[in-house]
Amino acid sequence: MSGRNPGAVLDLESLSKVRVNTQAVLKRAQHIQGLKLPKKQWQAAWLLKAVSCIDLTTLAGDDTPSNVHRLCMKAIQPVRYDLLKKLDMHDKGLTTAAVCVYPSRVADASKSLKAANSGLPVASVATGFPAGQTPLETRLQEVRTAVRDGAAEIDIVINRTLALTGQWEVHMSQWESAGMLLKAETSESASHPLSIPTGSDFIKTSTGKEAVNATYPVTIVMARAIRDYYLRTGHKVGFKPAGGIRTAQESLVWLNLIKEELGDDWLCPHLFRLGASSLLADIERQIYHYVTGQYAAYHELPMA
Ligand SMILES: O=C[C@H](O)COP(=O)(O)O
Repeated sequence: MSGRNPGAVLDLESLSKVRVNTQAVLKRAQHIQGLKLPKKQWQAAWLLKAVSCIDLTTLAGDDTPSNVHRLCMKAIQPVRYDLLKKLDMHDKGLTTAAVCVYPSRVADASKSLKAANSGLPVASVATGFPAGQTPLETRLQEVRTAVRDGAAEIDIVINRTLALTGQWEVHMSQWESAGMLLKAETSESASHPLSIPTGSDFIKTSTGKEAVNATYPVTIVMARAIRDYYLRTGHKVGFKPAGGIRTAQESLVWLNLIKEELGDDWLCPHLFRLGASSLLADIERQIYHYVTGQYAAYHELPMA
């Protein structure tokens, strides 16, 4: 890991010259989706890798301390112990990368994790999630509250009004890192390489609350922005696709894409996260199938 992203001087002139060859990007995305995926024990290993990169998420209006508690317990023990034992992975400390909740639920998550003696980070969406249309002071207060309550990571919604009207200097000046891991997200599937020089540690495809969220072509553009930044500055910025990622098969394609575009270094929770609420259920189901040769009944895999 190359450490936190310190940010860089915003060179709008160079950035305005960046062009995207849409057809080439679409072709590349199609190629990656067509690549062979690992099978058998290699697939099981990749799926456990995917588990370790999940930001296990609940972002619902009816979230309560009790469902947040279940989420935390699931994040600490994401795959049934006996299944992991069969894979000789029971003593490797497998957890998801983080739990992700609304700011008002951060205290609940921190309390549950602390009570379970877990150091798993709590990530919180903030800054007027998902629209990002609240005044700056309110947005900053949300970040401070989440940090006070125990959040170690903040998923920030960028100010799309400033982005769409090209007010990048104002946009930059609004970032306040609060000394923690920051993930910049858009409210739609769109690449925002301009969030990288602001000091964001991750860029995120989307909030997960839009009709279209994480897509492979958009990811290729974002991954190349991350790569360019790394080549220019030596700093590795992470990537987080979020929204609508539900199947084990999809998680394998995501890992393949990141491996192809950014290399093995990015295949770790420090640099890659899958923002998902229900993906883990399908992954555990596939692992159950690999271990037992049968598909699990609903009650056999306790879910968050
Ligand atoms: O960032 C996380 C997303 O909001 C989760 O989306 P999902 O419920 O479609 O998995």
